[in-house]
Amino acid sequence: MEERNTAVVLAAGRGSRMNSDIQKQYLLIKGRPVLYYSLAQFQQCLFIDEVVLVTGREEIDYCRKEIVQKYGFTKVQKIVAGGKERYHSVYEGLKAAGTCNYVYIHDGARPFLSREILERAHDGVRQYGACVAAMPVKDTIKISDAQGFADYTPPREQVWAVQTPQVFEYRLITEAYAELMEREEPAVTDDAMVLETVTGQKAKLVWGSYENIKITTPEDLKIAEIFLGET
Ligand SMILES: Nc1ccn([C@@H]2O[C@H](COP(=O)(O)OP(=O)(O)OP(=O)(O)O)[C@@H](O)[C@H]2O)c(=O)n1
Ligand SMILES: C[C@](O)(CO)[C@H](O)COP(=O)(O)O
Repeated sequence: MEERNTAVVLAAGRGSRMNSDIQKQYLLIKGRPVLYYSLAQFQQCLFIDEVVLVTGREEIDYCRKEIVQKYGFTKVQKIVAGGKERYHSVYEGLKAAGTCNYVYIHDGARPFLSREILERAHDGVRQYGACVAAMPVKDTIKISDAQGFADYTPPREQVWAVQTPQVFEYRLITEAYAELMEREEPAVTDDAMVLETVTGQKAKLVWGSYENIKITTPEDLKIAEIFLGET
């Protein structure tokens, strides 16, 4: 049977840290919405068959007309409503995706996804069943105590900043999410953590890119303009 790869692109967040009237995934950089850039990468990627876009219920029509139809993203076959927290939105996306071999969960707020990252993630998931894009941290990281004092310093060579895409065998991650949803207010901040928490399985870290930033606060938009100015 032919391998099937589906992307779940998350765009249902409110963007509270951006302090903008317009949700950050719809803000324009170089004339196009933040969300456009990662959808364009998935559209161009030869091994991605389908994209599920997860957005706010009120933005579904806008996304269909002003993003999917306007830019010809024919691989976006489903647009579904997300939930309160990121993990709720992921679960909605996974259910809508339906059975496939591998699922690429990606933050729509990360416009600098590249072909190279997708290829490394594709190789990674085929080899290990679960992998996440990540980069070694450049700063020394401190873990604080409850009073805000530096408590200890993890060895830097073991500390990575995790990005998306986070890529998994579809059944593995969907079953882990289904179990997670049974729990009360799970404190998970990424998809690999869902797997770690529920099954104990580790995701392989594959090389992302230092440009693959998440647009989170206003200065990230300025950085994004600079990156796009270079291309
Ligand atoms: N309930 C949510 C929360 C987040 N996301 C998506 O998950 C990605 C990463 O989340 P984050 O950067 O935290 O986005 P927001 O939740 O929008 O931002 P903030 O935390 O500042 O409110 C974004 O693409 C966001 O749209 C989502 O689909 N559903
Ligand atoms: C998934 C993620 O982008 C990996 O860095 C990150 O954990 C999302 O966190 P957020 O608080 O939802 O932005």
